Amino acid sequence: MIAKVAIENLTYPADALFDYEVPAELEGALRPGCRVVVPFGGGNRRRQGMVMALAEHSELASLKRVQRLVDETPVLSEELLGLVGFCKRRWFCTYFDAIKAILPTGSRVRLREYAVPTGEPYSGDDTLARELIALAQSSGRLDLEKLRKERSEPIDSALAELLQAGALRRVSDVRRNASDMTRLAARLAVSHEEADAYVRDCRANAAKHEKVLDILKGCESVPVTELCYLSGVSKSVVDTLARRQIIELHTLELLRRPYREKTRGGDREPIRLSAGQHSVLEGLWALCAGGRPEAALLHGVTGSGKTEVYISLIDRVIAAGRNVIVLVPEIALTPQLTDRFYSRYGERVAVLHSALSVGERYDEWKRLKNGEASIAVGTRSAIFAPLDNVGLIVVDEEQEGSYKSENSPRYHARDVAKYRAVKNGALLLLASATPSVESYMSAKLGRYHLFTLSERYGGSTLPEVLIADMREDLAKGETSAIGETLAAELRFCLKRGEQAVLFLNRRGYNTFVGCRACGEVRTCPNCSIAMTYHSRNGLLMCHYCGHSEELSDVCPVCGSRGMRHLGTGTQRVEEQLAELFPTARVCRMDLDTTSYKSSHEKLLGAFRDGEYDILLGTQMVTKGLDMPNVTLVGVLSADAMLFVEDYRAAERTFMQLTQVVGRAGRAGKRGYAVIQTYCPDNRVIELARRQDYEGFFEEEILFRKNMIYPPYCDICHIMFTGADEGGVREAAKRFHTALADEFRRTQAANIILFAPAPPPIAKISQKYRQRILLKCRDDKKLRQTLDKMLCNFYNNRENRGVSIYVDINPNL
Ligand SMILES: Nc1ncnc2c1ncn2[C@@H]1O[C@H](COP(=O)(O)OP(=O)(O)OP(=O)(O)O)[C@@H](O)[C@H]1O
Ligand SMILES: [Zn+2]
Ligand SMILES: [Zn+2]
Repeated sequence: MIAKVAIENLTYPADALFDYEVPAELEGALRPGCRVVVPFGGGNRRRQGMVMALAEHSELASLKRVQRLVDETPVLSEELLGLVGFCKRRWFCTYFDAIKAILPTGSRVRLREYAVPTGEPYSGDDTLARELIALAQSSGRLDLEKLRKERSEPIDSALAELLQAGALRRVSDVRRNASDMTRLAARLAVSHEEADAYVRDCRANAAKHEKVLDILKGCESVPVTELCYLSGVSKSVVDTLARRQIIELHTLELLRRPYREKTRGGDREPIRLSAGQHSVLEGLWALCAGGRPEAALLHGVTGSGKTEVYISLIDRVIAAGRNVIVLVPEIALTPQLTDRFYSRYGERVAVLHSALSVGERYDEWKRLKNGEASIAVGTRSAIFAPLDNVGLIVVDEEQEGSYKSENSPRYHARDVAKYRAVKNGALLLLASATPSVESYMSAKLGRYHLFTLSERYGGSTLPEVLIADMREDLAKGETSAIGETLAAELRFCLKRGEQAVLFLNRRGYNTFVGCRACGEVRTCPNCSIAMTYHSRNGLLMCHYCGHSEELSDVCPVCGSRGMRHLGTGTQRVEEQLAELFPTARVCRMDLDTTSYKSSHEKLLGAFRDGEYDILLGTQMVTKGLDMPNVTLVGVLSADAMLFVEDYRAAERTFMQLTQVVGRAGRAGKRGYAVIQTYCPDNRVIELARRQDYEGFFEEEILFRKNMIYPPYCDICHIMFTGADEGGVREAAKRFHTALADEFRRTQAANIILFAPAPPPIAKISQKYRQRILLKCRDDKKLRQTLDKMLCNFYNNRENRGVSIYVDINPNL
């Protein structure tokens, strides 16, 4: 039997499947999806591998053998193994990059390699070998990884000599990142009658033995510590019973459960779907029940009850015995949703997101894998949930940028969801009030089934939106972040005893520091971006690399004492609010205040419970919030996102405004919104005021078509980074020339190739960056070309010190 094995820590061009012979004693136990330890490379160093497939024969004449099996049962199903290959082909990563994305950190293993003395003497004359054997004999073993790191000279040939001579033997040790938590437990090994007979015949300590057996008669299995406690016997009695095979001891796996707040689900009114919701549900169920792969887009205005519809759909899928994956864009949104899920499905829900501890995440993953849980709810990576027989995959707020991974594999969760829907015969359901232009286009072309909810649930109406022209305030000499119109609406809202949400766009609102005399802006010495001021600690900090420095008012360029912080941060708005409304209770939510694990859950809970009047926050307050008492939404500046160098600037602005405005007036009370802007005549802002998605789409799709942007093409970034600015520039140039030649040679059509240029952030953490932009079709032919070019790049010694990666349809 031959195992086809993917091996960890290989570079992209070296990454392939390698054939290994399966030793007879592992046959049967070793299956695809199991990890193994194999010898690899010249020195036969031990590496971790993943068995991707088994085969009868190999093309190669002599094969190395699998050295050890790590997993008794496969950690990856056949479907997920297929997904590993899919990721590699689609996003130019190695097998192990994909495997690491799919497996939770806690289940990963680390391999340590040792060599131990066998007792055989070494009689050779290699000095290093002599030294090593002496070291091994005195310390019992050699830690090879440590040695390779500490020693300046290479140890491998001396090591090989010692292994050859039989003086040393290799051993490897596999360690798990998170340990399984287990307890020793006992259960009866015989029938109740046999147990009674045993007690009758027992010569010593019969009463004690009887107590233990009585408890076990009543239960399936009891942890030993509890058994001793309940029966008042010592552990030796339990051991005796086990030795006599009256009971048996086994390990009981304990699963850590993530922190759960008390469910607020109880006081919800029972769901009775409206006629519109009901017909959408029936339509979706018809797609789902067929068991064939399908894709649907549910476009429903904010507050139309999309969530309620897909929860009803989940009921049916679960009743039919199939499993479900639900993706949400941000951790901040999961508590609200998981509350709803827990109160409905209890233990059958498992939650997967990055704010869980490694152990918690691993255990939730295991509950999915062993079938205890059948609904996975989580952020992007939850799309890799280890579920079989998936009947439904929901991607909520499908337009969100957070579904795109910024690290290898640079996947989009929507594409992985499509793959899994096809393999499982599942329905992929994309839900949003503001679908991405790409998805809406697909729905219009009939590639997705389109379902629409055009009214809010329960007769609520969409909020009335006012545009506040900030130029008027400016003309009057007002420069406050909260203009007159918004201030007036806030006053009314507070008087009504209702709540308000204020949204501050992070971008453009950073409190960066600049010189009033010469215009110099303080930038990070490692990264080419402006640093931001944090009044908490009085430091200037860089969000990319974490560099911080003291704030000084002396300008390093012109020497004047003109350095000041400019722009408005949440902290400054908070100060203004305190001046305007001294008695209002303001809750601030941004990256500063919500970096702790569950603090945003607590803040949102407190806001919902009425402990605050105003919620002030950045991006994280825009989506999904469903708070009945919120009747006013204020957008402090709508303009910040309009003028970003990104073809999606208009889409982002429209969506963000529509979403945030949609937080107001969701439970019967009239809702209002104020959008502050310096360009009130801008089309996008006007469309957002009318909350006119169709109108927006019609205009945007024309722009995309004329300018050739997605969905009329795919955007491909080829990024080059390295510490040597000139080296990076030269490497990018060489790649560009070679790529242009290759396109010419293969007569590739419909490709627009741009010359290399520094991206907007030209330097991050002391690494210079260059970027080649490509407008193309992300199809098989293009992927083959790029794959070949990447391998050539790595194999060219001139490119040493420069890293390269490809990112398809990146966020920016
Ligand atoms: N059939 C129903 N019965 C009872 N309550 C409902 C029903 N449909 C919706 N609701 C309530 O209406 C509110 C809005 O619904 P939901 O959160 O599902 O909307 P949504 O379309 O997901 O909104 P958004 O896109 O703005 O996040 C919620 O409080 C929800 O509980
Ligand atoms: Zn200056
Ligand atoms: Zn930096």
